[in-house]
Amino acid sequence: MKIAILGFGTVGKGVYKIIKKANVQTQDLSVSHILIRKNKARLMPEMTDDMNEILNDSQTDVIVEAIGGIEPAHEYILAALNHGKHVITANKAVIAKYLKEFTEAADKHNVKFYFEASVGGGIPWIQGLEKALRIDNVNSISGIFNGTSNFILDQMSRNGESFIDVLKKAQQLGYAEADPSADIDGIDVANKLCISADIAYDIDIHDHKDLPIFGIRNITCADVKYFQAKGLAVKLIGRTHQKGNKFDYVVEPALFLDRTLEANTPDNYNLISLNGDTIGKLDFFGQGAGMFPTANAVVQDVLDIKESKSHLKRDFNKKMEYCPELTKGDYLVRSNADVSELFGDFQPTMEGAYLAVHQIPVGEMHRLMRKVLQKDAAAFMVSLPSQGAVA
Ligand SMILES: NC(=O)C1=CN([C@@H]2O[C@H](COP(=O)(O)OP(=O)(O)OC[C@H]3O[C@@H](n4cnc5c(N)ncnc54)[C@H](OP(=O)(O)O)[C@@H]3O)[C@@H](O)[C@H]2O)C=CC1
Ligand SMILES: N[C@@H](CC=O)C(=O)O
Repeated sequence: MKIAILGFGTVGKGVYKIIKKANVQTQDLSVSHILIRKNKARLMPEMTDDMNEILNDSQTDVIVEAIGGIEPAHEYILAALNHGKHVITANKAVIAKYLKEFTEAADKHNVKFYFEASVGGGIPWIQGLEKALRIDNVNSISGIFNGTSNFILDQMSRNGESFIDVLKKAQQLGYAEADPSADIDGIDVANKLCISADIAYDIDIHDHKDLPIFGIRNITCADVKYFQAKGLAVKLIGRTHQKGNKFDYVVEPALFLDRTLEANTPDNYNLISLNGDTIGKLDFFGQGAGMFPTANAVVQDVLDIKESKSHLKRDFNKKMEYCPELTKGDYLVRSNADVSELFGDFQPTMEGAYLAVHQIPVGEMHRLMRKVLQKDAAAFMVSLPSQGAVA
């Protein structure tokens, strides 16, 4: 089976190295082309800067898109599917936006569009979710979906290192996105949660710009230390629940008791959980970012295609209502501005340097927090444990 790799960065190189290493399962795989940018030197015989050369090569069966971002990734994926090539990508930004379009194009041309590496890096999460859905209605998904932010929070709490220093390390280790603001502002988690919810509920959320998303940009070492002293660890999480025909969806920093799996998820690891009717709670744990874990998931998809293993069929046509008030929670807010009046309806009390807000609908909390940020751009919020009970 011949594979073309688009983009030769962290993931593209990882895929190339795993294929070159060749074990019993992968020995029939070879790399036919590597697409590089026009201005780059062709350092290897497989390298080309001509996408048409790849599209028109009848020997190339599979295209692995590893350039990232929206365009030209979207254009290249569609062109590949339309040329009858199977496509595999780890690019959650482009999948979150165009999953339905890619799935329809793949169906039309009788080829596969697989994307295991896009959520949870090396964790077989998409496969696990799809397997659960063969029997169950999955009514909630939650967890730690971003390796970079988990690495930052873990190093800050374990070594007291500064946010900026740890972010630089995450970039050097190949965990962070080309623009790391996607990691720290929650956009990367939102993309992964969107893909997961699309599959779980068979819907098409392709625009999350108005959804409640709050990242970890404003967290300080003092915040982390204060939470630690109370036996709590802070994590950036994504959550979605389904109730009847409604679903909610949130990305935010959350506190977990020291003994929980979430609190003990280290380094670049992710922990993603689902709740199904008969299976109950299922947890998926592993490295969520990095060259080899991610490339491993990509090559697993290649092998699924080689072995004609089908994945769950979804058409993403179900209509469900997004309901920001579906869940309520308790939060801590840190701000230099006096913002207690904003939260007057939710029994605000002071806890140390933080304003505690009680039983507030999640959508309302994020709406009010946007107002807090207008008064104090460095303000921070975090949800308290046992958040997310469906109202
Ligand atoms: N790194 C990780 O741990 C994970 C990454 N992913 C996803 O995988 C994708 C790739 O990520 P990653 O490998 O880390 O990113 P990198 O930035 O390391 O690699 C991307 C590569 O693609 C090249 N590139 C960009 N645009 C073009 C283009 N138009 N034509 C040819 N080459 C191009 C870049 O070149 P240049 O350097 O010149 O810009 C770079 O070499 C992203 O979508 C990311 O979200 C998913 C899971 C984990
Ligand atoms: N930047 C992402 C890479 C994997 O998806 C992360 O840190 O999780």
